[in-house]
Amino acid sequence: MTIRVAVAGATGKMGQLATRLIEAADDLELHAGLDSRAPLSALDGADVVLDVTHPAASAGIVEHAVRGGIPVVVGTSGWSADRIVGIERLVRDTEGARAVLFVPNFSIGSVLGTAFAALAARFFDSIEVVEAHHAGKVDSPSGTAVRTAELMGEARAAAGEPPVAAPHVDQRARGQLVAGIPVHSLRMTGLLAEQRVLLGGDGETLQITHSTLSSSSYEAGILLALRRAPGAEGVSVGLDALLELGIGAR
Ligand SMILES: NC(=O)C1=CN([C@@H]2O[C@H](COP(=O)(O)OP(=O)(O)OC[C@H]3O[C@@H](n4cnc5c(N)ncnc54)[C@H](OP(=O)(O)O)[C@@H]3O)[C@@H](O)[C@H]2O)C=CC1
Ligand SMILES: O=C(O)C1=N[C@H](C(=O)O)C[C@H](O)C1
Repeated sequence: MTIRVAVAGATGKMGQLATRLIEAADDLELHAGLDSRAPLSALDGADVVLDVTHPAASAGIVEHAVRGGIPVVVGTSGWSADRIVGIERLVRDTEGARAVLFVPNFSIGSVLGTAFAALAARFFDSIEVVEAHHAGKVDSPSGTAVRTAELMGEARAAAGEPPVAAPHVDQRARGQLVAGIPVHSLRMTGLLAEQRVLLGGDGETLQITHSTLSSSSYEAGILLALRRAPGAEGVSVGLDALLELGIGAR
């Protein structure tokens, strides 16, 4: 059976990549490609919506898809755990609502880096996240960094460990605290995306680094999410839920 995909953000970098993948796949078909001027009604009739737009637009697209009973894969960044709770409530309260898959990062290496960081978090009292992206990225911290910090915070709490010790007087030079973990964002010409998680313990440090060298790293994850979303249920966060890593599933 062919899956008809509506791509919100089709004129952007991610949207163009997804459109190429959809057009090349035998089991996927482009139902509609939306830019910033297209009406949301153009999503209607699709089997799945892919949202790769802008943090300010994403909520409206997700809510439209949920109310219209269309599964949605959300690649747009800017979705913290507390905002996702609102979508969980909407899905619960909407008859006919279908799955919402939030995917902070479609790259398998990044998903693994985040999982390794969550695994390590309870063993180190000192943790910092440094993420660096291309100069055109509008949001910070990155969605991946937010998700990584949230999972590390959750892992520490589940293990009965106290929040990370990040003493400071003036936080501005110490990064933004996410789940108590300082996150530092760099925006630079010449880069695509990189995330480094630095963990410090007694007489040792551990660094978990993921580098995105090409947007081709997103391809397998985009295809996996689009193929799984129509059969999925409820709200999930992260490709880790689909890869069955046994960590971070909601
Ligand atoms: N999950 C992941 O693995 C990845 C996620 N991302 C995230 O995906 C999102 C898109 O990234 P990228 O493709 O690089 O961005 P681009 O700026 O290249 O493209 C943005 C797209 O969104 C559309 N858009 C912008 N504003 C609105 C609006 N208000 N309403 C509807 N559509 C809008 C643009 O349309 P128009 O042409 O009309 O302006 C364009 O099609 C970002 O949030 C980014 O962080 C990026 C890479 C990987
Ligand atoms: O804007 C980007 O480029 C990216 N955004 C996502 C994020 O905010 O984490 C994923 C990836 O890092 C690229």
